[in-house]
Amino acid sequence: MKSRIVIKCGGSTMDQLPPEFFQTIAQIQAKGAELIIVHGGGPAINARLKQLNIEPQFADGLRVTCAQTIEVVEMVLAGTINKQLVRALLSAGASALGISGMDGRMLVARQTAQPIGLVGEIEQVNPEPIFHALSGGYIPVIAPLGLTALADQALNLNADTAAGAIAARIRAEKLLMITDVPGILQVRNGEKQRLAHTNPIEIERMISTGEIHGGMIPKVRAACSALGQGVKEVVICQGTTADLLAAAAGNPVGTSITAETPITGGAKR
Ligand SMILES: Nc1ncnc2c1ncn2[C@@H]1O[C@H](COP(=O)(O)OP(=O)(O)O)[C@@H](O)[C@H]1O
Ligand SMILES: CC(=O)N[C@@H](CCC(=O)OP(=O)(O)O)C(=O)O
Repeated sequence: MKSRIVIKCGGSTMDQLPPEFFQTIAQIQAKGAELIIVHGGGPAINARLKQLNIEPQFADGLRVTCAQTIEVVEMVLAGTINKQLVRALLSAGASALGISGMDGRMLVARQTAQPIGLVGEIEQVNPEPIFHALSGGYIPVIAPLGLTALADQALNLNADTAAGAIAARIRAEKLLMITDVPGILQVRNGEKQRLAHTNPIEIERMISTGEIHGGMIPKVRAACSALGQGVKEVVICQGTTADLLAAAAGNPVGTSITAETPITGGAKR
């Protein structure tokens, strides 16, 4: 069976991903892996909102999304960022097809109970649009937007959560989260060091002590949820060629999160 990998590209990395990143993705696709990209775009949404004199607002890491904001979110995620990634992939020689979670009713969501407007919690992932793209030889490039089941209202979704839910639903063996740090960092002997391997129990402890905070929280929560639903490994790393190739080959890179605790200090594979 082909290896199936979901790659989440964080909004924090969007302007920094070099052509080699996309060329490496094209190489991995050419070797026969099934790749699915889910992208964020938080910083680009903030910049566009500021141009419109709207101050971005967040509650627990989620964007407070009013009717005017969802229009900007849709425009930036499904438009600007999605097409920027598709163009970069095509230029690198990969076959890519840009869609949003609304297309084909892929991501069905309900409005979150928190009073933060048009933000969704995923209720159901319909994988058919993804499978159609994969069987046509395309990398689906997915913007994190959902639709409500009854009213077809567009909802803003956190991209980490969307990537985790998709990885679980399509039984991806691996979820790769590309971000702007080399992995989960922990202060040891006064220095920030990358954790080579961790697990959901240790992650909960690090959230409670504040060692994991901000944008890393939705990432690790999505990782733990995906592991609980059958994804074997989640890797948090940067988008260098070396990182990407190592992760695709199953070699240690960034922070590897698996459900079980390693017996020794190294990553268990
Ligand atoms: N323990 C930690 N290790 C690494 N990064 C952390 C940690 N806790 C919080 N962070 C923050 O999480 C950020 C990554 O999340 P975020 O900015 O949302 O990225 P993305 O746009 O890639 O999803 C890092 O830049 C860092 O500031
Ligand atoms: C509900 C919610 O907060 N949605 C996010 C969607 C983009 C995202 O998650 O982008 P990153 O990868 O940069 O974090 C937002 O509006 O910013």
